Amino acid sequence: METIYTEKHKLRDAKTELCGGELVEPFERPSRAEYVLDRVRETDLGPVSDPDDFGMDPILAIHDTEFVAFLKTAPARWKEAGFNGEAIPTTWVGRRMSHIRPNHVEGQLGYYALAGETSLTEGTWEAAYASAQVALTGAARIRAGAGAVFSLCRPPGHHATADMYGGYCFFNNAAISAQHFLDQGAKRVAILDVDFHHGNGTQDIFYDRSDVFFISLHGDPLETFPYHLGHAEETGSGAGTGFNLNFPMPPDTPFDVWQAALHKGLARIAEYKPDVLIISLGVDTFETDPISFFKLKSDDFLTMGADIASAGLPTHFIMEGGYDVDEIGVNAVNVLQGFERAN
Ligand SMILES: NCCCCCC(=O)NO
Ligand SMILES: [Zn+2]
Repeated sequence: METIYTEKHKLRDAKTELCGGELVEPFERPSRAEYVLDRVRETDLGPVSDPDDFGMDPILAIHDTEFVAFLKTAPARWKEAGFNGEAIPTTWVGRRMSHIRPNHVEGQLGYYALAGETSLTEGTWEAAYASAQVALTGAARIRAGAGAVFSLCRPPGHHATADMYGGYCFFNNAAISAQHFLDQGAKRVAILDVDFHHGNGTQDIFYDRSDVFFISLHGDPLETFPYHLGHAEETGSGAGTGFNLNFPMPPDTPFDVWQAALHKGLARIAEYKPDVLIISLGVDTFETDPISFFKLKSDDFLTMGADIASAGLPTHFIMEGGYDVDEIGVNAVNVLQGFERAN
């Protein structure tokens, strides 16, 4: 399987994350992608290629122009405003408050952020742009006939909506890939999100549409991030009713319970008959992930890959989360190897 990767992910190198009332070293750090790349090479998974550049249009097909411009200018504006630390929001649009966008960068941070752990820094926008190009290049490989491809995206994307960032996400790589497939002639795209956290951004982007079927297996939002979306009763709206499927699961969920949900999701995907399957591949379902609470073991990721292969679809793997950095490489590549061996 070919991997698409760029060194430009290193431009996202925040020094602080707000966690537990402290500024800590970010869990979403450059070494994550390097460990996965090392494992890709160790296992001879396949060639590693630089991304092509598809420009801004595919990003703007998903994200609002003003939001994209905000992400680009916010770090410099934050410094100009006299703040010393990294740009982190401190205010939000609370209940029954105005949705008029403030002028001041501090107000705009809360207007566009869905969470406060993710700082904005110089280089973030460029890294997010490059990550989207990694996803688009993977989509192009599938369109050109590849049965599967791995877009080693960093920063991740599945929490980003058309106009909000957070959860370490800025541009929604999976949504950008899905829209690109549709713009290039696909009729139906399924996105299966196996990251521990609910892909609230991906859900929100396609919620009222039937040409993208979004399925997510994740920690119950009653108990974990993103908290405010991802419940089982969220099944889509309007034309999208029935094309959104959430499987929230409790703390300490073991693989056999998780896998039963996966099989239900794959059965619905089979009924939907998509032209392509996109996998939002987070491996923070791992038993020792520092910010999650499922109990998957490394070998379970081999089985996960084999189960995904059973769908028999062109498959675009897009890297999302996973923070047990020592094991992220084995776990992510186990999914890809399990997929390959089953094909
Ligand atoms: N307390 C912030 C948790 C952010 C989760 C990011 C992630 O892994 N999403 O998939
Ligand atoms: Zn996650």
